[in-house]
Amino acid sequence: MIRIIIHGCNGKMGKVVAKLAAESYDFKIVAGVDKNISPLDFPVYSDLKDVKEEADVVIDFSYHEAVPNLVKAALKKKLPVVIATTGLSEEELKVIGEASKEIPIFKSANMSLGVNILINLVKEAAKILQQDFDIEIIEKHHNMKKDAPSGTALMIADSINQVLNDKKEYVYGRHTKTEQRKPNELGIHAVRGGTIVGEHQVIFAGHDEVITISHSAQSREIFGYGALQAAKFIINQKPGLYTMEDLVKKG
Ligand SMILES: NC(=O)c1ccc[n+]([C@@H]2O[C@H](COP(=O)([O-])OP(=O)(O)OC[C@H]3O[C@@H](n4cnc5c(N)ncnc54)[C@H](O)[C@@H]3O)[C@@H](O)[C@H]2O)c1
Ligand SMILES: O=C(O)C1=N[C@H](C(=O)O)CCC1
Repeated sequence: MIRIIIHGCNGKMGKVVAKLAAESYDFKIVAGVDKNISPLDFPVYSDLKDVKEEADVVIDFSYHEAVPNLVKAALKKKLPVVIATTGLSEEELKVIGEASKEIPIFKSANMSLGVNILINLVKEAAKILQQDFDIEIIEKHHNMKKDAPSGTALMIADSINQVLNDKKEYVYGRHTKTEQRKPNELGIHAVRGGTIVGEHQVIFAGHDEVITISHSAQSREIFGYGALQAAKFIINQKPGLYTMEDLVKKG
């Protein structure tokens, strides 16, 4: 049985992870951490460094500013971490990168299998269509989401740039633009409303034809399930920074 600490346990995703773990014999939530310390079925602390329970791994769905403190506490406890939180700054990413030299860290802006498959399809399409098609990404999420654009939209954009030798320049929305679109632009657009769980569309627009590759999350369970699989994977790894690609490759 894998013993888990949920960081961000009182949030929407923290509660989903706790529910999925309670339904499985493979996982046990031994403690939670949240700035809102409302009681749950396990002890809740306001800081990982104060957690007394023994654990194998931390799963984080919290807020980007909380991540450096979490990672530093995990480093002291020598605990592997699964980071699902998005909106991380360059500085926060640096803290994660440094810590991953000493503990295994799994980080993905999207824990669903489907988005990982979408990224592979988008990379292939971008390679083939790069000369004649403009690429734009539209993402849609619920009205409670704090960061924009989504971590997933940025991850998709980075994967496109990876196969196109960094030739794409990101344009966030177009309200400040008063000139024609340049071929090297990659537009990224965010929509927020209602209870939309998560939609990502990658549009390849050519002359008189459009190809759209899209993913629609129908529940938060897909992210929670993916995070639990990532936890199972990361506890057996050496120090390093791992992604969904590593998990999928392992099968
Ligand atoms: N990678 C993925 O697949 C995936 C999926 C869904 C959400 N997310 C990301 O996960 C994060 C959380 O999403 P959510 O919908 O659960 O948000 P939420 O706002 O419902 O929950 C966040 C929780 O973190 C807690 N928190 C905030 N600051 C904290 C701190 N300093 N220390 C401890 N706890 C703190 C809040 O009190 C809250 O309970 C967001 O960044 C979101 O984008 C990622
Ligand atoms: O609900 C959220 O917030 C989500 N955030 C992730 C992102 O920013 O890409 C993944 C989907 C859900």
